Amino acid sequence: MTERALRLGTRRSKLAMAQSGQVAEAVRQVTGRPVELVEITTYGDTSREHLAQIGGTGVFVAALRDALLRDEVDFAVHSLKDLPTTQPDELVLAAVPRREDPRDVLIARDGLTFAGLPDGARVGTGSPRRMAQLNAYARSHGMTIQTVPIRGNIDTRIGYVHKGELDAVVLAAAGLSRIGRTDEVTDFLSVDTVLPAPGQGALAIECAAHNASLAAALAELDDPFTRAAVTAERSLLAALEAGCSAPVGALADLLADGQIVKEMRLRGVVGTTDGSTLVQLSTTGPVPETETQAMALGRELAVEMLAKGAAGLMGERAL
Ligand SMILES: NCc1[nH]cc(CCC(=O)O)c1CC(=O)O
Repeated sequence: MTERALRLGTRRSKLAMAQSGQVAEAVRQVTGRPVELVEITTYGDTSREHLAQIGGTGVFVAALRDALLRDEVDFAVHSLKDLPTTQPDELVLAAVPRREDPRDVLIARDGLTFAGLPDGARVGTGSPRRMAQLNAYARSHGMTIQTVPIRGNIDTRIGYVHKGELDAVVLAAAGLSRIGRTDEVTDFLSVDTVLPAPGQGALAIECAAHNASLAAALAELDDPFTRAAVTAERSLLAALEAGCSAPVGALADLLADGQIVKEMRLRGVVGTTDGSTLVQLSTTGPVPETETQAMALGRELAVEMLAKGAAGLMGERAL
């Protein structure tokens, strides 16, 4: 008996096609069913307005979710860091596969590292989180850099450096790796310098909540540690009442003693985009075994960060 192909809704960008293609292959293997890619054009792909003005990267997610809700596709793959922290009741995060390198990287002219950038270097990034942390590092190391807001897909961003319009751009390692362009990287930024976005480097596989058999099949691709980590990171973001374009970084990892995993550590940062103030804190707790426990870790850190004035650093919001 041949079952009908599973329809995977995807954006048409090179990154989306790469990550959907990789997940499609994994889904074929665990379900034994064919998977076909269904291209969805989103408002964010066609609009020339700045992403921040049209509501951040959530616009990319919204169109894929609409296609799921209308049953035009069976499942979708998102970059987890682009997902809003609120989950619609009709949809489930069926799987969060094992996360790739969560770090941000620098792509600079002449093979330059971040610490090696000359004074006045023009560094492209539209991310308030990256701006805040890069500017904070520069200030504390006696450097002066100029952050320049940019947008566009990964190739466009790298192009600013190749064409000599910018000295460097900052991107996520995971995206470059998925489209096979890691060779462009001139500096992998330590997470001690730039804490990544909550969920960075992880994918989210989403399907309709009523499709329980598909959700169960997709769940085979879930990595419990990645899920616990990104759940804690996103719970921190939600408890700070911040969105995906807020100057908030978060990263959860496991602390091990030799081979034995002891605890989960969650680090968080929030700052002003000029880097003059950063609130940076970390907490540790038992490795979460449930979603509730992972969320509690994130909320706990948020409470501490708010007590240190985090809310006042997040701009845009009414206080
Ligand atoms: N904001 C855009 C975006 N959303 C997801 C990725 C790729 C990295 C990931 O999946 O975390 C990127 C590009 C980037 O930040 O360089």
